Amino acid sequence: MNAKVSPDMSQAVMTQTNAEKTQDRWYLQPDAPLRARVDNLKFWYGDGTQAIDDINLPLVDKKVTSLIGPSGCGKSTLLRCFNRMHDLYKGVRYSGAINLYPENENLIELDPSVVRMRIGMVFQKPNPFPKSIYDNVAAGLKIRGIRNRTQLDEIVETSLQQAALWDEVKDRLHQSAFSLSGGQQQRLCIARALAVQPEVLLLDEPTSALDPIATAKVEDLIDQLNGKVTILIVTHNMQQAARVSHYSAYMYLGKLVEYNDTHELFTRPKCQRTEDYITGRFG
Ligand SMILES: Nc1ncnc2c1ncn2[C@@H]1O[C@H](COP(=O)(O)OP(=O)(O)OP(=O)(O)O)[C@@H](O)[C@H]1O
Repeated sequence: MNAKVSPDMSQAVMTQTNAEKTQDRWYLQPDAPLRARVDNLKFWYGDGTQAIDDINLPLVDKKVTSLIGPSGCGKSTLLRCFNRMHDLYKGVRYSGAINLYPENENLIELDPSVVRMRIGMVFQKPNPFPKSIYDNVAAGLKIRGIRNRTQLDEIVETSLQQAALWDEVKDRLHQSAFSLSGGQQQRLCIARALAVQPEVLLLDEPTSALDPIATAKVEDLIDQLNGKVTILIVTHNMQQAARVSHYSAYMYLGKLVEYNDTHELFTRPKCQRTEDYITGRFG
């Protein structure tokens, strides 16, 4: 496995002083600025199913954190707590906090529609709007009241460049987004999310519907966002987690078992259950 180690990852190397072992769980306390921190989060669906059980998780500012674990362990549920997606359904309950820094605001206590303006999300399947490429990227900006054409043009171009799509679409910005390939549509959805400068960008298995070439392009793009955007990604693909993320969290049955920098987690897991999962003995 070819884990990428960024230069400043050395800050996060685990020591007895910045790591905490609780029963059979192990958390790194990163020695780096945080953008968000999940504190003792619990979550119940409307039918009473508890899908998240007392999770603590830091999100280091402008770094990529991946959530891994077997099917049904709660990865997508945790991700969707960040943008209060669950609140679209009746009867859901949260306890604990997802604190956003530097404002130190608890996302669980804010108006969900405000949270969704601040936290961006990209889904498994590309879901462009039935609009032009340009209008897809500009949509969120217009909702936020930006009407100045020059400003819109600049942000659309920058966002498409950040999403590594500009060169492929600059001559056809006013064509339908559906004229793009699946992989291009997914990068367009990432550009759309980036245009409004999300405080955290959530990626829910963003390459699961893509072929290997399109997947590689999206992974390159995530890599290029390193140092620019705070990203939380759910992936079933451990090689992908190792390639794109700086920090990884292994979940099992709604709990967070181990959080560490990705290289450490994949090469020297601290918990037996993590080791069993990453070596394929389980899951
Ligand atoms: N709408 C829902 N209502 C009730 N329970 C749900 C709902 N959605 C998910 N669950 C349950 O919550 C738990 C966590 O599901 P979740 O989809 O978050 O897991 P996951 O790790 O993302 O799984 P996968 O890798 O298969 O996508 C599971 O037990 C699942 O059955």
